Amino acid sequence: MILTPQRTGDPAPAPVEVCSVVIPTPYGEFTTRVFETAAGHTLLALIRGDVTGAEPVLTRLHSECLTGDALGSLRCDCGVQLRTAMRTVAAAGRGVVLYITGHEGRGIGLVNKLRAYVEQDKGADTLDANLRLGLPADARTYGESAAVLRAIGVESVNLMSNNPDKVAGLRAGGLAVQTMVGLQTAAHARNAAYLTTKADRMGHVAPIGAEPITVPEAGIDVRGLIGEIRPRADRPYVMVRVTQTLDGRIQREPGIPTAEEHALRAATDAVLVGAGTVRRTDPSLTVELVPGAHPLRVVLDSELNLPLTARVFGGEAATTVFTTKEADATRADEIQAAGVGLREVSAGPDGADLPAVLAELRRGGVQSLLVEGGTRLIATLLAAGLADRLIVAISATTEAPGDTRLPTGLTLTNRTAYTAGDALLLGWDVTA
Ligand SMILES: Nc1nc2c(ncn2[C@@H]2O[C@H](COP(=O)(O)OP(=O)(O)OP(=O)(O)O)[C@@H](O)[C@H]2O)c(=O)[nH]1
Ligand SMILES: [Zn+2]
Repeated sequence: MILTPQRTGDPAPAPVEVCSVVIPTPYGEFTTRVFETAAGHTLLALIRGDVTGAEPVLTRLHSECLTGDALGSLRCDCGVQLRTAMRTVAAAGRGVVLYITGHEGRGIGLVNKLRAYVEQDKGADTLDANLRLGLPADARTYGESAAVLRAIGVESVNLMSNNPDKVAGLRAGGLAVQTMVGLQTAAHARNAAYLTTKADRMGHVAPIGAEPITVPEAGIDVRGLIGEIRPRADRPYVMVRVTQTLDGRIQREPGIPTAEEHALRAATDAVLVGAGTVRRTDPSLTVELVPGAHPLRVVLDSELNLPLTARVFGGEAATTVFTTKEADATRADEIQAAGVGLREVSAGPDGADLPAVLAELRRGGVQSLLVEGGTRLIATLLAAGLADRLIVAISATTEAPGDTRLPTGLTLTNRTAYTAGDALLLGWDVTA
């Protein structure tokens, strides 16, 4: 069943402006005009620049989602969408993020949404969960939003959304919608099914007739690469990722900083590296190149001698270090004082005991784990039967220590990638 609801504007009286206040954010100041609606909802128009006039205004209609926006829940992509929209408007220098309370849970409210999550955990998708509770799949209307946008002088918008229903709603409310600009996020293993249901059953990011709507290109989708997440009772689903040179040798570096690399991180609960990799490449292990949530960063450092200035200890993402009894107690205190989590496990043949680390992560709720390096750690996990999936990135280089089989110094451009059956085929233009 495909649901493509068409809504009309609300017949309710126009929203009333109650105040205007500046909200400083990590994306700079937004002049925030606050409106109350007849239904008792508060709408916040976070404005950047002069949004009046005929020129279309970059606009986000953001439905309140306490779990996603404030708590960073990975069941949906709302938090990432909100921050991406604010950053995009800030970068453009002109636009509006309209934050809509009353839309929580697609209009069914917070408690009902949380009850719907319980139904989803029993197997229902996001749409059927609402129906099982006797509630509409989507109870939102957009007439109030159109009225607020008109009240702040907006006449025409370029709408950041994947939901054509919002386009129809604004138009019904008397606003011109020039284009729908995609606001797709990198899927997380936890919200992949939710995003698929929205696209397949709720008509999101679908062309709507002959309307002048720009259908965004699909974002990077690494779901095929990561396979089916099947955490075990005693450890997460473990993915190991290696980078291979053109002539088939394993590269020591964890890889090339590509959007796919970041999308893989964004898809998983946690990313694991050994101390050697941190020392050699000082990775931040965060998600920057795609819109997505940072994973929990996990570092194996049995001797606790990484500098606190390592990038993996900085930024807003959380980090846990696994160490052993050998570690220096003062050093342990320093690490914890820096806000980094510290767990002590028994020593294995080569540093922290890996099954113990994996079991501790699983107890902490980690369902999926991506191991980015080093290669010895990855080889050990593979040899011990502790890895569930091998992801191979082939880099456009032949530079690696050891015997050279292909000539070095080739310039490889215009990569084409095909997947065929189980094989990944890569093609490059070669310049000598
Ligand atoms: N009932 C219910 N509501 C949900 C669920 N997941 C997210 N929501 C709510 O859905 C709203 C966001 O809607 P989405 O469908 O994610 O996106 P959209 O706003 O329609 O479309 P975009 O503009 O593309 O983001 C927020 O109010 C969330 O609280 C769910 O599983 N069940
Ligand atoms: Zn949400």
